[in-house]
Amino acid sequence: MAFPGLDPIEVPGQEYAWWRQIAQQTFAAVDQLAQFADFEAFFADLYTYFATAEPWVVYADTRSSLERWRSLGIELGVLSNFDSRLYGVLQALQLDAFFQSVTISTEVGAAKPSPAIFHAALRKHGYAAADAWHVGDSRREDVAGAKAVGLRGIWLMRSQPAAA
Ligand SMILES: O=C(O)COP(=O)(O)O
Repeated sequence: MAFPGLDPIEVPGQEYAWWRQIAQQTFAAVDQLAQFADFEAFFADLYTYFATAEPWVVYADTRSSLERWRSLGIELGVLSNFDSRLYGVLQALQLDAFFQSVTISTEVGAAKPSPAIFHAALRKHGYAAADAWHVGDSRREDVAGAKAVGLRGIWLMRSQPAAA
């Protein structure tokens, strides 16, 4: 998700509207919109819920990997096509302290695989693309996007969902 050229002050509202449309279309596609007495209230609650730790599950190997990389002195950054709620989610999950930077597509105005978001993240660390790795679960957005700007792109292919 990205809104190129949008005044930053308007980003949170546009993020909300973008997800609201997705939710509405999804329920409409399976003929379930009518079940909501108040879809707007439902969606407001849903949006808020996903800004908390509760619906998210951290993979069992995530924290230990982050700790290991931190102990090796590796700088870490988050590069995401999610939205501004990510800051609060990382805090709520107590993951924020691992990362020196957080780069979100809606703030950059470009989403992965656009080169612009990779360059924005690299600038925060002061590294050349050749000196950085990008790990992600999407072959197109993460691996191909990273490689296109000269980063090493690593595909994290999970075969199992995270245990709740
Ligand atoms: O799926 C999303 O909404 C975002 O995914 P990402 O953080 O890997 O970019």
